[in-house]
Amino acid sequence: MLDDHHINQQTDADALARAAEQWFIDTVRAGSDRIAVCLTGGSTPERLYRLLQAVDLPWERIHVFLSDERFVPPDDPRNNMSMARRALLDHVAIPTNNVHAISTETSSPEESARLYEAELKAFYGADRLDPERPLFDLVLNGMGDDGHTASLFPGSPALVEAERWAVAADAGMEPHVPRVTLTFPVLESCRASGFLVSGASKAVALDRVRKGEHVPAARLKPVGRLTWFIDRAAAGEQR
Ligand SMILES: O=C1O[C@H](COP(=O)(O)O)[C@@H](O)[C@H](O)[C@H]1O
Repeated sequence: MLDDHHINQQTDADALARAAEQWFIDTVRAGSDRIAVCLTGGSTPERLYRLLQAVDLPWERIHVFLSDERFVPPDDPRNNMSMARRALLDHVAIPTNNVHAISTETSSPEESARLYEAELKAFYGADRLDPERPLFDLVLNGMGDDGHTASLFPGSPALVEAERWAVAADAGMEPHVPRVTLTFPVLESCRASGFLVSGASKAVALDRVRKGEHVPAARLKPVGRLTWFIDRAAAGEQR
């Protein structure tokens, strides 16, 4: 069940991106010496990323990770990090070493997941997540039309993964390419978590989340504050 106090409803996709921009700025500016941000892929966050190009943020202290990746070459337009670079990271003064891509130039998605898990653990400085010390300052989440988040699709064994931090996953919908995804315990280890959900195609899944039905996005229970940025179309108020 999604409580109303977790919802930030805006008129349309532009207003949603602006509301999320302010949340992103406030959360990052409240961070400490090292700020860990987990971005997401897909089409919805692109507007937010473009807005953030012009914002004065302490990029030298910000480390960027990704919730999931499509196992395609780094310059493929379907690659999530490639979108984040084009829309945001190529336009700001972030040190190269602060961008933590999920490599797709390995022998398999399983190998990429293992490498990314090791990178996350090295960054965190421990093999076990401590709820008192979240891994990320901020996690951005998307939701697909089928209710998936990151690459955690309905029916996937990855939904109940409790030990691994990153796993290989099959795609439940377009684009049908193998994926690498962070798991729920890792996505939940954050001070602030925000879903960006825009457009009428998301209305059925969002309604299911609001009713507390079993869709992957509804399972996310961050240790920090959760906000759902939605627009009227996603809320089913516009056709
Ligand atoms: O495939 C993916 O889809 C979801 C949702 O994306 P959207 O295009 O509907 O906004 C996204 O969160 C995920 O990162 C991506 O790999």
